[in-house]
Amino acid sequence: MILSSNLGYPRIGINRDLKFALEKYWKNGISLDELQQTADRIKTANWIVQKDMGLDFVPSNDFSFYDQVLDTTFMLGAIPERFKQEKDLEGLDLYFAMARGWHNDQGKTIPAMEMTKWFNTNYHYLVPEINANTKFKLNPAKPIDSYKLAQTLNLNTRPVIIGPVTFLLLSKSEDPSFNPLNKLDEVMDLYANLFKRLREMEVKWIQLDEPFLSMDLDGLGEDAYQQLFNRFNSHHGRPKVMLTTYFGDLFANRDLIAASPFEGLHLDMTNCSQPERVLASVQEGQMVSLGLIDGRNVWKNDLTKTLNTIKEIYERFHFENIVVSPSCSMLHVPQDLRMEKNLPGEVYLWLAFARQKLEELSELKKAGNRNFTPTSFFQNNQGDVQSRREIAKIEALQITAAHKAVSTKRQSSFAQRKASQQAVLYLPVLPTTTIGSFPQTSEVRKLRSQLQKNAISYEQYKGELEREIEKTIHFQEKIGLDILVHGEFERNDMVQYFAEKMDGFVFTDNGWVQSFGSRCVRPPIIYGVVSRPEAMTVRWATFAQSLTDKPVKGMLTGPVTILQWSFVRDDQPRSETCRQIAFAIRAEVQDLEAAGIKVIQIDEPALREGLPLQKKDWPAYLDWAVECFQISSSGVKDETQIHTHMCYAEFNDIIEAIARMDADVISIEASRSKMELLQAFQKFNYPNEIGPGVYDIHSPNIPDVAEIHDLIHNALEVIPAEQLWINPDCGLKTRQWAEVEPALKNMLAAVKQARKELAG
Ligand SMILES: Nc1nc2c(c(=O)[nH]1)N[C@@H](CNc1ccc(C(=O)N[C@@H](CCC(=O)N[C@@H](CCC(=O)N[C@@H](CCC(=O)O)C(=O)O)C(=O)O)C(=O)O)cc1)CN2
Ligand code: MET
Ligand SMILES: [Zn+2]
Repeated sequence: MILSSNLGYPRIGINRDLKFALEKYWKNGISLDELQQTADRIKTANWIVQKDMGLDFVPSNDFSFYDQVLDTTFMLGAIPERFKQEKDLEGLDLYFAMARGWHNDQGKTIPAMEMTKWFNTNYHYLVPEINANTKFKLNPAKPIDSYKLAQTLNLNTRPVIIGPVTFLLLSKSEDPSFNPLNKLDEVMDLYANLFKRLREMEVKWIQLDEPFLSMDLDGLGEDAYQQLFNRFNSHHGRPKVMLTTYFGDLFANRDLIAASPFEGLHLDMTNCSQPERVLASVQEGQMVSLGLIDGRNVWKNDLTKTLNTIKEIYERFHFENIVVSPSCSMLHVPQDLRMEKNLPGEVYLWLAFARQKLEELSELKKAGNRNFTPTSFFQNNQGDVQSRREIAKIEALQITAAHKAVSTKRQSSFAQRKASQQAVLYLPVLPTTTIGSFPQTSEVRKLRSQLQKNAISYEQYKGELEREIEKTIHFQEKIGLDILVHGEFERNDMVQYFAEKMDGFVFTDNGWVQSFGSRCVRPPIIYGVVSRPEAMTVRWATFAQSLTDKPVKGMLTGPVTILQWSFVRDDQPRSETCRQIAFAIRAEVQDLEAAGIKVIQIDEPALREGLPLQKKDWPAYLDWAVECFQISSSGVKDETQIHTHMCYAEFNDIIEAIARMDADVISIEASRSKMELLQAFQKFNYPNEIGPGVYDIHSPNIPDVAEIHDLIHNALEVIPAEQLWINPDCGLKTRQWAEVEPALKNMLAAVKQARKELAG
């Protein structure tokens, strides 16, 4: 039999209902009840769609108010100590405090948990904090309540649970010598209890997410999985378990997986180099789930080809059942293509969002159970897939001349450039700057939405934004920043803005994908050859520069980040698409320089997240990623100072590649980890300049002078003063002016103090 399953559905609501409800709740605009009702409506709507598509396994517990890893932390009762001290914080408010930080009117603050990237996606999770003294306590309400809610729709769902090994491997300890895996036994006791509770409710299957099985594992990791398998060896007292892996290739861990006692195995067929050999590790009687529909991209599946693959596997391995599935949770794709009214007709035909992917699964199942005879749905599908191929072929003929041979190196060494730049910029010790964006207020967004609806003219829009820029420039001058920015008010998003100005991209009206908490992005779709018809940022930058004698930094998004945060064509190597973007950015950098901009920042926050999941694939990626940054940044004079910016990065293992990028200044996120990650730069003797963030912009908390001053001191312990810049962690777009103004003033007060101390 061919069955079908889903691993997780977008949970933000068809019109981003959850986002709006959350943000209102945080502002005390709606009650907890109303928030809960919105959540239940979203869950219910999702279940109804999935039920109607005839899925055999519909997920529950895939909804989250903020993040599924935080949910797991909460379920296990692993609340960090600092949140327990505030006795009144409980329930969902405690949960949100952990996610966003907390403060009261008396000025007491509790910093949020650290946030970082979920594997190689643009989704962020909150890093569990597990220490030797962490006490666990099972709080199974969420999976249980969600299962019960689905039952009211006559649906017996498959709860999604992050597995214990993955949970601990995602965790961090404040004591670097303590490995959270030491808590595995204790945590597995709670899981055993949870499984028992679910079994008592007659839950048949659970989906146990263990994506680390498709990553590189060291001895400890392998050992942990062995322990997991031993512990749950018997199927008594628990539901059946679909051991679920995704994002990476299972090949390296195939022997480990062959020892799994679980009743099912899900593998990501879109990341599987040798499916036959991996499938050979599936045991007699195990239910195999094939992740054939790409849960990370938006292209229509080639159903004819996929049906053939299923047939071959079925005949070759004699599996009793095969479950057809998306490769991973569909959290990472937009919900419903039918909401899109403005996509070019031919491109529309090439796309499938979450709902359309369910339809593909349903058709594959139908065809599979009709002795692998295609349904009528297959005909259109084949036409669409074919038309995409034809157009790509025609294009391929046109682009041979697209890449010019250029030098990817700056003209002189960093030391020489530094001298030339100082002669133009006259920077003090510990120069200060910001990362680019200032608050994207609802007024600014409203202007853009009015422009789109033709309710205001472009001239009006431009005039209003210029007023914002003036206000921002004057504010920065007044508080004494050294390198100013224009504030990025004209940008809906740092990737989408550029994509909209380049050829080769299309955009959605409603293709929202959750990035973290209530924040969403609409990743552009790269379908053709990328090029830049005209300058994209020069007018805003020169306008800002005309208002001040201080240098204004030109702000660009780098090629790797534009690639990484878009849906990318899957019919040519990513490196090729990235190179096309790099040439477009290079031209923009040169135009900015020609227009008199002396400092240019090329943001590459996604360079780290783009790293392949398995180390063997790193060197090849880093080679082309660094080369693309160099293509973008090397076409300028020595005097032009190039900055780059990265957030949420673990730099230890890529510091050599970061150095090869040869940016004059790099700013990084560092405050939540208290400058810990600067050690990588110190160890490597990183030669260029560094601005570690001294203020956590993801939290509404306002850092005080002493706190920032301490962080500057931590930084000075590892980085020489001549190399150190002072800036926030990241852009300020998600903050309000009422938060930004005092925070930046405090930052400058702390710098003033530090400069005095340095002067002795
Ligand atoms: N692509 C991307 N990935 C990223 C980041 C990033 O900046 N971009 N940063 C990190 C994650 N951080 C993020 C930080 C902020 C937001 C964010 O603020 N997103 C906004 C949407 C931004 C946007 O597209 N804005 C549009 C549309 C805004 C909108 O909702 N407009 C209203 C109307 C406006 C109104 O009346 O208020 C509508 O269309 O209904 C605009 O400004 O034009 C949100 O969720 O609210 C997202 C990610 C890592 N990954
Ligand atoms: C996610 S990195 C953001 C960089 C961008 N220049 C900003 O300030 O918003
Ligand atoms: Zn950033």
